[in-house]
Amino acid sequence: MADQDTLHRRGLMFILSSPSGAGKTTISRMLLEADDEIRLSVSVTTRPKRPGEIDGVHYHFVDDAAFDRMIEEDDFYEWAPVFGYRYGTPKGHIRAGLKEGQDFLFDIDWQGTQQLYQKDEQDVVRVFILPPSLDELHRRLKDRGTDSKDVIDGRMERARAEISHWDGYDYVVVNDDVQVCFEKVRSILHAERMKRARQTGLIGFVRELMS
Ligand SMILES: Nc1ncnc2c1ncn2[C@@H]1O[C@H](COP(=O)(O)OP(=O)(O)OP(=O)(O)O)[C@@H](O)[C@H]1O
Ligand SMILES: Nc1nc2c(ncn2[C@@H]2O[C@H](COP(=O)(O)O)[C@@H](O)[C@H]2O)c(=O)[nH]1
Repeated sequence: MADQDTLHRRGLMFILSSPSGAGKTTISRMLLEADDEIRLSVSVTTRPKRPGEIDGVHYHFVDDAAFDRMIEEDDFYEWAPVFGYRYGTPKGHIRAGLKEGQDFLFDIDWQGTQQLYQKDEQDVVRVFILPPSLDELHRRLKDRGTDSKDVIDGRMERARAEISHWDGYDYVVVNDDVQVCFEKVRSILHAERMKRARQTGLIGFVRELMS
């Protein structure tokens, strides 16, 4: 008889979005460390590398010409301009991976979220992270120490516009205490994995159970 813990299921596309600085990268890294079944979809970007970022791990850093080539060759699942640079999700092995039960984590903005949802509604889980306040958001961007004052001002100017997309998400979580926020996000992931439609091994299991 099949083991209930190992029933086959489809993978999911777990999206975390937020205004810049609210903490989605922090929560993503905690999730990747805690959970072996989810893999980061590494985006391609034309923005320069920040200190500590590694090419191929945090992003694939490319120039404008390489990004243009990828668009022409239809290599992106989605792409969008964000803060003056371009960011995109390479198609890679996502579709095949989902079929085999691999989950993917996306740290992308609302534009990319809409595109992925339009392409693959059934596999997408959309989570929006809110900061506890705009003052705290500003403090986090400053304390992160990775961006100039001009860049931080630009991101703060965009924050309200980003937040206005909160209602395009399935779940909204406030990131006040990082550990509490992480646990909430992790619970969402665990519950979504149990959705009947994702558990493709259920039909056979139940049939066997009742025979
Ligand atoms: N709950 C929290 N309390 C205090 N600081 C936090 C919390 N969550 C994240 N931070 C800090 O806030 C800063 C911004 O977090 P992070 O880089 O994860 O944001 P982000 O949403 O991914 O931003 P971006 O979109 O610019 O990449 C980091 O220095 C991080 O350590
Ligand atoms: N639509 C997409 N948005 C993306 C992608 N990768 C990252 N992002 C978003 O860009 C901003 C800025 O990120 P940063 O690392 O420069 O601070 C943030 O909102 C990310 O979520 C992508 O592939 N597609």
